[in-house]
Amino acid sequence: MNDIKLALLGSQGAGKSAVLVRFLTRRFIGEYASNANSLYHKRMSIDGRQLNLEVFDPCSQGSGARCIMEEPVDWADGFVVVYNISDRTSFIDAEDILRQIREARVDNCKGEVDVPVCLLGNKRDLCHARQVSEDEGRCLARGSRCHFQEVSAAESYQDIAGLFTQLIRQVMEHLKHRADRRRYSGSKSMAKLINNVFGKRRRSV
Ligand SMILES: Nc1nc2c(ncn2[C@@H]2O[C@H](COP(=O)(O)OP(=O)(O)OP(=O)(O)O)[C@@H](O)[C@H]2O)c(=O)[nH]1
Repeated sequence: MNDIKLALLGSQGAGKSAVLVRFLTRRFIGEYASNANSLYHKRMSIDGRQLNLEVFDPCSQGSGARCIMEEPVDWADGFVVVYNISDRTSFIDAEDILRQIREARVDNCKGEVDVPVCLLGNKRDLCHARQVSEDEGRCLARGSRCHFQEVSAAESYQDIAGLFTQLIRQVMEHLKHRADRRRYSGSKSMAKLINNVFGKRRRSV
């Protein structure tokens, strides 16, 4: 059974809880308590593989960018960074969060920067009040080497389900790649150890 941990990050009111609840329950619920961190669990199956999904939805009272500083970024295997297309400040926060994820990963994981991330422009139904163009979102995602999609938690389940599924697949690949790398470097160091021991023995005979 795979354990997959995701974190949703973004500024206050961007729609993180709405996006997550849409994914987990297929429903859109208008208002959520936003004064506490929440950890959601779900058992699911993707491509025939069973997995335990944990999703962290931190409370973002004040600036969303501040939230990520306060939470352990190295806890999550993947991130969904949410902004509101009708609020430019939330887009600027998202940019800052993407930068912080990169920097934290470099600091904590010895240069590992390729953690799976999805940038989400939420509230696409509010395009009459749009402040951030789709191109700007795409461009930011390209520069941050992450997937990008505009969605509406209020209107659609399919897009949100699709992007979570894609992110989870990416995370599973990433974890497998990391485990393979560890095993490889583990077997390399084991080979080195054996070599040292037998090498020494040979020399001593
Ligand atoms: N029109 C529209 N409103 C949305 C959408 N998604 C969320 N909202 C509304 O935006 C407000 C904030 O949504 P939340 O999901 O609580 O946002 P959040 O990012 O979790 O906010 P915090 O918990 O305060 O950090 C709520 O009133 C939601 O009903 C959407 O796709 N379209």
